[in-house]
Amino acid sequence: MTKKTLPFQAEVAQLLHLVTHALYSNKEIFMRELVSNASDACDKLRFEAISNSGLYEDAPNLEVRVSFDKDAKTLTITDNGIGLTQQEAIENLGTIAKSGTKDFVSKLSGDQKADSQLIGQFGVGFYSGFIVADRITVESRRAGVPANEGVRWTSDGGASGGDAFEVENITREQRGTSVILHLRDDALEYASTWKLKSIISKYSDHISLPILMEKEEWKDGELINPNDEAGGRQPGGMVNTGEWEAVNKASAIWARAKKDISQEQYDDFYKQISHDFEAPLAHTHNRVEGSTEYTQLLYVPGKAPQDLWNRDKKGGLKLYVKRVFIMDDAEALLPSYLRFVKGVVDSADLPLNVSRELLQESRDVKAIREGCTKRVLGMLEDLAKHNALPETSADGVTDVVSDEDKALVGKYTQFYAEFGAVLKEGLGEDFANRDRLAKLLRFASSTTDSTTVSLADYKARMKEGQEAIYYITADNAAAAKNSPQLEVFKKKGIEVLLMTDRVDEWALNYLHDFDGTPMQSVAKGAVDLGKLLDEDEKKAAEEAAETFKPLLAKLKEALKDKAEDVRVTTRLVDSPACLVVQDDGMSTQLARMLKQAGQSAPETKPVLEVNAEHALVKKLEGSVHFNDLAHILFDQALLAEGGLPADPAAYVKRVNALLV
Ligand SMILES: Nc1ncnc2c1ncn2[C@@H]1O[C@H](COP(=O)(O)OP(=O)(O)OP(=O)(O)O)[C@@H](O)[C@H]1O
Repeated sequence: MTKKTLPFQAEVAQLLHLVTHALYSNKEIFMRELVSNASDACDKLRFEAISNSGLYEDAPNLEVRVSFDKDAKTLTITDNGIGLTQQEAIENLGTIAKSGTKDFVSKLSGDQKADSQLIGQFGVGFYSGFIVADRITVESRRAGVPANEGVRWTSDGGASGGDAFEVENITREQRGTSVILHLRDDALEYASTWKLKSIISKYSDHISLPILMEKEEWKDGELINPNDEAGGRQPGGMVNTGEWEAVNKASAIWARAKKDISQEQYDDFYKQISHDFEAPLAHTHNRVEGSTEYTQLLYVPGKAPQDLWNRDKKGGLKLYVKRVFIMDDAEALLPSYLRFVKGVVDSADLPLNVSRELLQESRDVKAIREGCTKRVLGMLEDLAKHNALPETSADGVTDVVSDEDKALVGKYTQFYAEFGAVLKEGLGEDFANRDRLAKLLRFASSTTDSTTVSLADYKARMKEGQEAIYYITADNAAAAKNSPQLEVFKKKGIEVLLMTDRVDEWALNYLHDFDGTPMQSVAKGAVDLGKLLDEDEKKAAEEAAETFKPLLAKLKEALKDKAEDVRVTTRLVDSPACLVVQDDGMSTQLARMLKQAGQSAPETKPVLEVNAEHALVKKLEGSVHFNDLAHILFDQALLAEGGLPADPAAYVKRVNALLV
């Protein structure tokens, strides 16, 4: 068959541009990506061969070979894995299959610095070869197909302006794939055994296949003058012995003993599986024995990926069964609210041919899922515990803190800023761990701007006689902080938690109390400050309710289409009115969010509460503009909490009529 020239998918062309321009400072990752692809290809072969052992042909030992040719300026990575057909080469090496990466590339900002940081989250895979190569040739033959059905794929990565690659048919006896990098002049340092060995051991020690390189040994130069041993010799050099040796440890990191693994090795492994350039915040590594046996190595990343909010996003755990790779993104291994966790689970019990469907039903998987969840929560609790340095006690004693613990200071704050909102989903999703999760939550409050207040902190600061944990939900921190509903709480010096994550409303439906103290929205139900109000205030409120009865009845009549009820309140100090919902009602905030998201929300009418002390309310009685004022009062209360009057034009007209 003749050569075909085919265009790259548009996103690939963009990605290639980024790879060659933005990843320059991190050149050596190309090796990690290509060795990882080679290892994946071997894993795939091993997996397919479970049901078709003929695929091994006459080469059952899976391996990766790395070689270079200094004169030809090439570096070649060869595997004897599954290989590619011509069609697969066209599809897999000309497009971006992963939707996350594709979306990401189409959103590139053009700011190379920002883009290169982002790209770490996705991994550039095969295309990273173009960081060091100005041309890549891939030669491959799929396992099980005849030798004359091999393929050669070649491209200069769009350097010639074509954004295209060529494919042609070749004969290749050997099963698997060779990726031949034609090194750029400024990347010739990679044509060195020493350099390659050091990169391979940095990134690929855990790859369970042997990565082989040709053994070199020192050879003295030829004697030019046999009488002059010292000066009459040509310079010596390293020469290939023709023997291949493994240059990686070839043992899965998670299968090794903790004491044999350095922090750096743990971090490197994380970077490899997550494509993150930064080290993780924490990891946990355990062998679990008992009725279900497995090893877990789990990491909490330091930064949230762009698609964190996509609840369909697959989990970040790789599943292995007895060191054989089974699948990426095994979502059954952790609940969805922990989808940010990366790592590996290696089970000793699951069958090798386990499918995603089977995973959902397996009892072993259920046990693994519970075990992993507990471990992750434990890791987070540990970060939370060490987030701040211990305070000096009144008698001047401060606990001595180890360097290890010092390194953890501030990490939970970092974690929470990135993943706190996802963690809250757990309140509704994971009933068994709700109490542990509640302890991990952090909020801003009316007295603390940063999102650092735990429910336990809040409880410890509660006023004498305070019977509930008060909170307010709003679209943003400013709206929450300035809400009229907080007025009486401010006056009384009672702290109120400010909840501004979209998920808060929903999540709090599942958290009725913390440690025996009820959670109470300040915008729900009649405000009952109970013992916090003094007798005079209570009496004044009761009297006001009595004297205002006729006015309330008139207001109720005027606003009968808008308000469920109208009553006098003690919760306001400076504002004339506010809206609240009945105790069991859906908050106006949640109803608004649902509508914005195009979902149906029950049409519940709020209760209008008025401040009997306010001049505007006092003026209502006897005003000739009673009806207009009543509507303005209602619409302003709606505006104050971030809502919009149902008929904004009518509102403006009413206000203007009073202004002129
Ligand atoms: N050595 C190889 N042998 C067989 N197929 C390969 C090889 N290298 C790459 N491929 C194919 O090309 C595809 C694209 O590779 P690429 O590295 O760009 O992405 P990926 O491996 O799917 O994703 P990631 O690198 O993010 O894990 C792979 O999914 C695989 O199908």
